[in-house]
Amino acid sequence: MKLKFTKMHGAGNDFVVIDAINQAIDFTPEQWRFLADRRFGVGADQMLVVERPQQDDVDFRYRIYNSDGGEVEQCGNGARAFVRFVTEKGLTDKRAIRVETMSGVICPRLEEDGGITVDMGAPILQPQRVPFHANGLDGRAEGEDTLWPLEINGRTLWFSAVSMGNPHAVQVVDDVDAAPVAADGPQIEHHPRFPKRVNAGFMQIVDRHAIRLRVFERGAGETLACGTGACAAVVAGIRRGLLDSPVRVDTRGGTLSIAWAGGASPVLMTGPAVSVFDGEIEI
Ligand SMILES: N[C@@H](CCC[C@H](N)C(=O)O)C(=O)O
Repeated sequence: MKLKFTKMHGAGNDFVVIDAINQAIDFTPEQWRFLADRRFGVGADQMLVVERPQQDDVDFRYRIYNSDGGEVEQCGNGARAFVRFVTEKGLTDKRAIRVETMSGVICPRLEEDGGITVDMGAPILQPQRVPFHANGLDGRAEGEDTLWPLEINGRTLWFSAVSMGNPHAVQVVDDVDAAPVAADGPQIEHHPRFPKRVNAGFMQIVDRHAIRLRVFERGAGETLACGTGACAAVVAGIRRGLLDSPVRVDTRGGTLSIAWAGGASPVLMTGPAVSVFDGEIEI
């Protein structure tokens, strides 16, 4: 078939976005990997699929595939791209949209100034729900705070386990430019304590309202930005007493703003979403 798509990015985290309302798709993991391939396909960190909702009280269903072909629960930068896409393609004229994802309903909003804010829902902090095998670590139980040790490449790293619908392991580093993201990222991603693998965040604290962040993403490798990674890092920093909301998050591809009032309040993420080009590919 000839697939119509739009190439987009949010702070350099890039996507192939597909309207599956007006074209029927049913791809294998191999086909997703082909689309993501930067040499033989279109090239993207994730593929985003816009579908009709399955529930009554929502406007769309939004599905996410990593470049390794696996479907995942959530994508923050993708949520903003999703809003830009459904607006630009005339699929809705609402400014506040309710969207069904694999990990629940999220509520993005197109602001008057053209920016996009996403209510990403409340973070999940119980290790078992991240999901993370915490049993036996220091004798701490579910719900206890907050730092966990992990043996990586012969060193003990201390990290926060946070789920934004998808799993994150966040550590604080002195200098994000010097952090061993390429060496440690795959080891953290595949550590046996994470039964569904994990996104590995490396956060440098700049001041109480600013961090620098790199994320080695599950199923995609290091990306220029990770929206849920930014949410998870800010939640971890606030929980550890290092940050106060709102927090500016500088990534290698751009800047996000993250606000969180703590506890069960939702995490609010604001940032860019850009359409690059429309295309068609035989698949
Ligand atoms: N880039 C995304 C996250 C995409 C999914 C992630 N790699 C996972 O497997 O959970 C974002 O902006 O949040």
